[in-house]
Amino acid sequence: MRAFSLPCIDHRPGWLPEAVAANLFAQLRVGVPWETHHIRMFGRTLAAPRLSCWIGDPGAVYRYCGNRFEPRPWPPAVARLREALEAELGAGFNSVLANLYRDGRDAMGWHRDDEPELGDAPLIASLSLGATRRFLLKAEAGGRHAIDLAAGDLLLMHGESQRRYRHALPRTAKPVGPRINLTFRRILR
Ligand SMILES: O=C(O)CCC(=O)C(=O)O
Ligand SMILES: [Fe+2]
Repeated sequence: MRAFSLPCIDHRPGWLPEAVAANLFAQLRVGVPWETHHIRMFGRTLAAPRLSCWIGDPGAVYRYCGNRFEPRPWPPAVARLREALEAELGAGFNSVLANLYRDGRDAMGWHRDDEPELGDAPLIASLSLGATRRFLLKAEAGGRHAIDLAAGDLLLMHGESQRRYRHALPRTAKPVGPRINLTFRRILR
C-alpha cells in the first residue's frame, strides 16, 4: 500500500524492515506479560476481545473505562523502539499500550484516544507487527477511511486527530494470524 495521509493522520508503510518486524513480533509474542483487560460499559464488566499490556515509566498510570493500570517495565526491544521513535519524531513517549489480536475475532471497537492524561493534542505512534489488519477511521465531518496496517507500518495520529476521528480495528471473518500493535503515548502528570 502507498503512503497516504489525512489531516492529522500519517501512515508510514514499512517503517521497520520486514525481518526486523518479524523478529520483534516473535520476541514480544512470548516476552510481554499479556493479560485480559476488562471494560466497564453500561454497568457491566466485559472482557476485552484481545490481550493487552500497559508498559511505561514508573508513574505513567493509565486510566480508562473505569480501570487504573500501573505500568509494566519496558521490555528491552520496546525501549529501543521508543528511542528510535523519539529520535525520528522529536517527541517524548513514556508509555505504550500493547495489544495482541490473536485472530480475526479479536478487535477494538470505535473509540478516541482522548483520555485527559494524554492532553489536548496527543501524538500517538502506532506500530503494527504480525498479520495485516484493517484500521478504520470515521471522520466527525463525515466520511470513512480504511488503512491496511501491515507488519512494520507506523501510523501517527497527531494534532486534532482524536477530535476529528473515531478509530477502530474491526473483527474479520477472513482467516488471519496474530497481530501485535504498540501505541506509544505520553501521559502527562
Ligand atoms: O490495533 C490498532 O491498530 C489500534 C489500537 C488502538 O486504537 C489503541 O490501542 O488505542
Ligand atoms: Fe486507539
